[in-house]
Amino acid sequence: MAKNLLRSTALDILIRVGEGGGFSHLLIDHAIKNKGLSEKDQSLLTEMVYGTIQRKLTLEYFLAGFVDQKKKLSPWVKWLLYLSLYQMKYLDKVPDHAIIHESVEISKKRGHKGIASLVNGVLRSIQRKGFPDPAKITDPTKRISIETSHPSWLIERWIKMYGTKITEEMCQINLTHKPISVRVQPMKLSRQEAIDHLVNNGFDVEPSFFSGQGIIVNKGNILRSDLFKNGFLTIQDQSSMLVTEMLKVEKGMTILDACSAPGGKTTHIAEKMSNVGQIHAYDLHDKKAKLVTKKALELELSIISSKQADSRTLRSLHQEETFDRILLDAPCSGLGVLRSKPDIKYHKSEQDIKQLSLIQLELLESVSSLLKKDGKLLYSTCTVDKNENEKVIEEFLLKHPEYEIDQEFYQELPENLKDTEGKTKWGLQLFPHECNTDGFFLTRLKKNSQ
Ligand SMILES: C[S@@+](CC[C@H](N)C(=O)[O-])C[C@H]1O[C@@H](n2cnc3c(N)ncnc32)[C@H](O)[C@@H]1O
Repeated sequence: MAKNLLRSTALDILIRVGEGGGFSHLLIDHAIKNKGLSEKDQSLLTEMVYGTIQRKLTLEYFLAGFVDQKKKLSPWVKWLLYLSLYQMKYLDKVPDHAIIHESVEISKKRGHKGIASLVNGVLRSIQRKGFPDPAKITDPTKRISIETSHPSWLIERWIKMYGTKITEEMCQINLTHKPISVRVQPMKLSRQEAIDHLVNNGFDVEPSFFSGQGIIVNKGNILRSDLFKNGFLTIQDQSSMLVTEMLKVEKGMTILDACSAPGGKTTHIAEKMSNVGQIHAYDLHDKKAKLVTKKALELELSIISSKQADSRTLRSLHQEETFDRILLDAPCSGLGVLRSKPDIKYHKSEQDIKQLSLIQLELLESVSSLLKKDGKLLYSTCTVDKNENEKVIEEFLLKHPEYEIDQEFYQELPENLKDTEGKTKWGLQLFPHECNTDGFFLTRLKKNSQ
């Protein structure tokens, strides 16, 4: 695809994400499927869109000194300038003069000569005078916010909860690419067989210490490997794999997966049970519950029954003390997955976190009576926030003396995670920078027999 068409496509996606609340990963997937892009163009489009969204606050800061603040720029002009500045500052694939030329051409087509001349003037003057340096900002919250493009309310909140060092490290890693990891289908081949096969086919891979089924892909497009195409591998972050590992399921058990879609962990549970036993999977949305069924069929895992339900009402569907294990992988603010879903950081608010923590507690309350005595309940979220994690558990335990933190959880963690900074008496907060994974919280509760 011609480069200016590719930039126009990137701009369309950015405008929809920025102004209409669309999701970048879905819009990129849609463009890739519909425009028949080459592999090179796919990666450039993804880089331009993700990079511009990831760095939006920094780009706004760069621009602020070069446009008259009283002038209101149309959203598309603003996004075009962000996109152009992102390429000039962070990508070295195209020289600045070519970026400026293409941006001017795009503005002529979308607007008129006046806008083209404004775009030209702003970009040339930044090129001449250089980019402002956010490292010079003296207020630490504002500096981290602008340097790493995270909203200042979030920086303040994280500094209060985890301190400046962790906050800064987390924000920095959120600007980088996360290595892809995959889970091997153990009923089809062993992890070593998969590694050997991939290495023989030119991939650079290594075993994950989070799960005996996990492989980290350092180099190579895994989507093109025959193992992936034939359903031997499932793409999944290592921290998600750890959640299922820590549920400690066994063959023949009866399991509840209360928030299951799209089914990454449900299918992992079924694999760990060698497809022997019963898994009742639920999701609030019917469409999503069907995704779990589809995934189970693809992986030939017959013990999964997936249905739509609000898991806050499961007591009307199941008798008390039915399940050996319960997984509550709760809906959350998603602040641990900002690398793959950068839009989240601009859309979420403290009010959302408050509401989500109430739902999380309601979900825990509702499923708690369904666990057998001596059973185990694993609570997890893909977020980094004490109110959705430690505080939810603390509050739940205050009201439920029949439950306690399962101390064996800590002993059973992989060696490398036993002394991490996020370990507390309420569970384990995995920060994304610690092991280059998603940020996740997980803890295991056990129900006492009396
Ligand atoms: C973090 S995602 C689960 C991811 C899933 N466990 C996996 O590994 O693929 C949370 C899910 O909870 C679902 N959900 C939200 N509220 C719910 C409720 N009240 N009852 C059941 N599911 C709910 C959402 O639709 C979403 O699919």
